[in-house]
Amino acid sequence: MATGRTHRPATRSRGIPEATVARLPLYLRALTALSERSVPTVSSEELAAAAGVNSAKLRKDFSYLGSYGTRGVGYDVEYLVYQISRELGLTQDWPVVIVGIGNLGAALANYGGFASRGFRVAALIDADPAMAGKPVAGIPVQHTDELEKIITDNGVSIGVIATPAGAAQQVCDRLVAAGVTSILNFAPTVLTVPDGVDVRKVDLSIELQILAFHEQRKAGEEAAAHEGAVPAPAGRDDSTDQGPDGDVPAVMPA
Ligand SMILES: NC(=O)c1ccc[n+]([C@@H]2O[C@H](COP(=O)([O-])OP(=O)(O)OC[C@H]3O[C@@H](n4cnc5c(N)ncnc54)[C@H](O)[C@@H]3O)[C@@H](O)[C@H]2O)c1
Repeated sequence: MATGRTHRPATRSRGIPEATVARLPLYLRALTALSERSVPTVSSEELAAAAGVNSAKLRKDFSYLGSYGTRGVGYDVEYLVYQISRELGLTQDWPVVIVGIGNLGAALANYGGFASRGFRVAALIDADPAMAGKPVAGIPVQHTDELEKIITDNGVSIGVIATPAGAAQQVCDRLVAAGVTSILNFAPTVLTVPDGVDVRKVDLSIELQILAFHEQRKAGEEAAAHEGAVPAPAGRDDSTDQGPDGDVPAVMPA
């Protein structure tokens, strides 16, 4: 499991627990799909199923937003999209920089889903001089020498690190010194940051390891079932069920 610090208390100042904040994007994704199909209202059960979350937990989460739905009608889809987007800070544009434009950085730069969710890729930065000026996803790569200027000029507060692990801390330090206060780290290393800086870590190999654990367990249970013991249980979605603290998506605290 990833380790490290998020530098945020378990409950934010406005009283929304971190576990609820971590589920808001799941609700938003499900609600956006409903909105695109022009569905006007949704019940807590339907929405919970679409988001992969328990419906009692969903109702509790929405109570933090002051959204209780209407008995017999459910929740207003458009209004909830607005409420959750506002809560997540998505009603404003967030310029992000991606540092390390190799296989992963280029794939991230090419991913259209950021822009449609309000995250504009303001710049692509790499240490390789041979890459400077080359366009990736239509954006010319800039050299790391320019990093501080790029952050300042674009008012960037969110940085994405997709460099090799050995370079990540140094890149992180430069981003933070230049004014970045949120970092999404793809490099397989634990970053140290000062208070007030949020780090989230994405590690797909950890997700695969968790799946491997369940595969192994299922195989063991099947073998036991063949011997007439316990029946194998149905599959589960661990990305949205992480114990008493609630559902957490594949992005983890650093
Ligand atoms: N989190 C995940 O699920 C996941 C998945 C794949 C890869 N990764 C990690 O992402 C990172 C990138 O993987 P990749 O396959 O794209 O590697 P890559 O070698 O293709 O690309 C790395 C890029 O970083 C650049 N770079 C190196 N040092 C730098 C520095 N100090 N500043 C700026 N740029 C620098 C290199 O020039 C290169 O272009 C690795 O750490 C890898 O382990 C994570």
